[in-house]
Amino acid sequence: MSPQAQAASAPSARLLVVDDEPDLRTLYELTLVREGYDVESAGSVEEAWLRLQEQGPGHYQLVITDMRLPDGNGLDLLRRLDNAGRSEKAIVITAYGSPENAVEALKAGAYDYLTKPVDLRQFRAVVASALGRMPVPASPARAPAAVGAASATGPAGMPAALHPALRRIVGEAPSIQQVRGLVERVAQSMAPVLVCGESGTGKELVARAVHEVSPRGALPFVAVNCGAIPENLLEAEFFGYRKGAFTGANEDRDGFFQAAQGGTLFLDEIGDLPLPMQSKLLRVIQERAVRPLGATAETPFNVRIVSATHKDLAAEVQAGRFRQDLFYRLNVIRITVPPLRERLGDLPALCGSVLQRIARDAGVSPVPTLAPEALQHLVRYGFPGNVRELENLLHRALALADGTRIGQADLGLPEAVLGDGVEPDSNTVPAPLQPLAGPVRAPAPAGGPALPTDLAAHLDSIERDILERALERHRYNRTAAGASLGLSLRQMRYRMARLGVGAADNDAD
Ligand SMILES: Nc1ncnc2c1ncn2[C@@H]1O[C@H](COP(=O)(O)OP(=O)(O)OP(=O)(O)O)[C@@H](O)[C@H]1O
Repeated sequence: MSPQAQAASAPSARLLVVDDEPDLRTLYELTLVREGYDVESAGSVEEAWLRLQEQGPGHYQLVITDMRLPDGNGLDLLRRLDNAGRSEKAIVITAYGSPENAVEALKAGAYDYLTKPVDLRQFRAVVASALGRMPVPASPARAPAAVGAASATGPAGMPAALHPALRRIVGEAPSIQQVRGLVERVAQSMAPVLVCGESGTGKELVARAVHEVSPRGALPFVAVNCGAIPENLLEAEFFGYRKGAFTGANEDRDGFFQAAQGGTLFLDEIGDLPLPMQSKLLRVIQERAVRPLGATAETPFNVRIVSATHKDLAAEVQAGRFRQDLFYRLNVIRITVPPLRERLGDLPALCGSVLQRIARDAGVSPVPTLAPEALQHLVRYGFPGNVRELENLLHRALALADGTRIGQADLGLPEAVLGDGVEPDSNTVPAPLQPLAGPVRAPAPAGGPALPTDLAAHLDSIERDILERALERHRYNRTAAGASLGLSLRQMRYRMARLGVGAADNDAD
């Protein structure tokens, strides 16, 4: 249904247009009145503020303001609304070629921005989206003031009632508290979020938290790994297609945008998107409508974009591999997830939470524990693969452990890959441990065969090979194969499940 048709069936919304150019004001008013909205207008910050005060909260559902006004700018109006605790949404119209202003507007709590000269189709779509005239979650609240990386100092401690999605981001390092604080603050706005950080640091966990904490939480969260889709399929996957659009298109299919309708689209590894697709994505995001391959009409969507990358996108822009305008669109609010080696103080809590999850998934009880010397050992490791590597390591250690206590030897971390320890720093040293001498460092280059770049994956592949050979030798009898390796059936089952090793179910369990 077009926003116009929807507007006709929904109660009329009241809008305030703020612009000092009479011609533009008339153009906006006419466009909006034709869509079925009640429109009032003002020519300055003071005049607009006067009207907003006179009419009181709730009278206008949306304020559309030009950035540059004779007595101030659109952001002044946004700040006044915010300071007064008013819930009107705002759309800011900025001059062409001033992405910084647009970013500022979104950080100040604007629902969205439009660039001059305003494309009226886009104008109508953004207004409809702000007013919930397309499938939308329960009315998103206004973002609090000063949302944004620049002002993101994070709360001093965890709020008393922490959302479950935030509780899943384990850790008390100041940098992690800051991440949680930022997630909580940006969740309420529509502004795009870019999550940056090394591989395995928890970027997707953070993206999911942004979604779950937001008013869209009950609607779809669609995660897309941009680097994993073949280039020739990107358009069909993102925008969908109609039956007959190309050979093999036997039925209509929705793309990611349609699938995420009303919710959040998580674009993981956005830096891997080829340039031609970047242009198409930018256009679709700006117009808030997609045209599936083979379709004649565009479908409006209401989707929040959260993207993630392990790359330095600004450097990618400099190198000409990433479009600057798309970068500005996506990088409105940046959340940086620190590498694990910079928050080793969180290791005990992370290990505890990971072990609990592993035990729950595998139906193991009681929850395995980590011996203090094993923890001390972990502190000396650099974790190039971050929290994901820690998970893999604990998975394997549990499989190797005799019983549910994980000792140092079960970790399978040879001295060669360990540093001497960590610097005595309260952020990096786990509380129960004594600081060790010297900084964490990469292993010294040694002679002999090349060291694996991902130790956990390397050891997993060795273990998988051993299990498969033992199973083959014992005609896929898990009890016998396990016994030949000194493992109980339970341990054998656990390892096979973890490594995805299959076996015919022919042994007497
Ligand atoms: N702070 C944390 N608390 C608990 N679990 C975490 C934390 N950070 C990461 N994890 C876990 O580590 C694993 C990797 O996290 P995630 O997939 O979010 O990382 P990523 O940065 O998106 O990785 P990649 O860059 O490879 O896509 C997940 O299982 C996640 O639940």
